[in-house]
Amino acid sequence: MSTTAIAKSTQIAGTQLHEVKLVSLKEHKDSRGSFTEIFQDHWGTVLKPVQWSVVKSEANVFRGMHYHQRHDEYFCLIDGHCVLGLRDLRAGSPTQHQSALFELFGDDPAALIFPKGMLHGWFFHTPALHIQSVSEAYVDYGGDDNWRCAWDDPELELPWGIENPILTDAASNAPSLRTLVAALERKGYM
Ligand SMILES: Cc1cn([C@H]2C[C@H](O)[C@@H](COP(=O)(O)OP(=O)(O)O[C@H]3O[C@H](C)C(=O)[C@H](O)[C@H]3O)O2)c(=O)[nH]c1=O
Repeated sequence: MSTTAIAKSTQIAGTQLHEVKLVSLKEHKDSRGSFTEIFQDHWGTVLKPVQWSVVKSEANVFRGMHYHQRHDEYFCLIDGHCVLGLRDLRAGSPTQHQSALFELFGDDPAALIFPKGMLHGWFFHTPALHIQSVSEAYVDYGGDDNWRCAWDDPELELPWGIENPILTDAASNAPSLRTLVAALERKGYM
């Protein structure tokens, strides 16, 4: 009997970044459907959630690259197929200036939890639904702690394997990684 192997949500490039955790989730299926726990405080991750959001994306959409000095984040793909890139900018981190790329599938649910000071962005190969959480509310960080850089800057060292994604104007006009780092250094963040 042929069985279609489920694609695995996993890290596909880069290094194991300090304090970043990919938690594989257990989907409990029965004749009615399934039940999946998506977050537990006892996992011991950096996240103390303050806000949860549901995000729908069309195929070929790229969201990011974003950077926050003050809050940690959570990402869990519920439906679809995406790649998620991180780059550690944190002063003093053992993995500063290192990157990691993850490939996530809704059929193999997993939660990616990463600390403040981590550049992040995600690309959706298919129409997708994901859950996102942050440790500071958007109303508090959106105005002064929502930094950006260009998603395709080669100095990010993220082998996205994509071309011409759908971007917002802000994402299309985001500065280079070097320009962002210089701005963060001027703020004393790095
Ligand atoms: C983030 C956020 C957005 N919005 C509104 C603001 C816009 O009208 C719309 C889309 O927001 P935005 O273009 O910022 O969404 P993303 O490009 O996915 O970016 C967001 O998610 C990435 C990962 C980030 O790290 C950003 O900080 C965060 O802005 O939703 C809200 O009402 N509440 C929110 O918490």
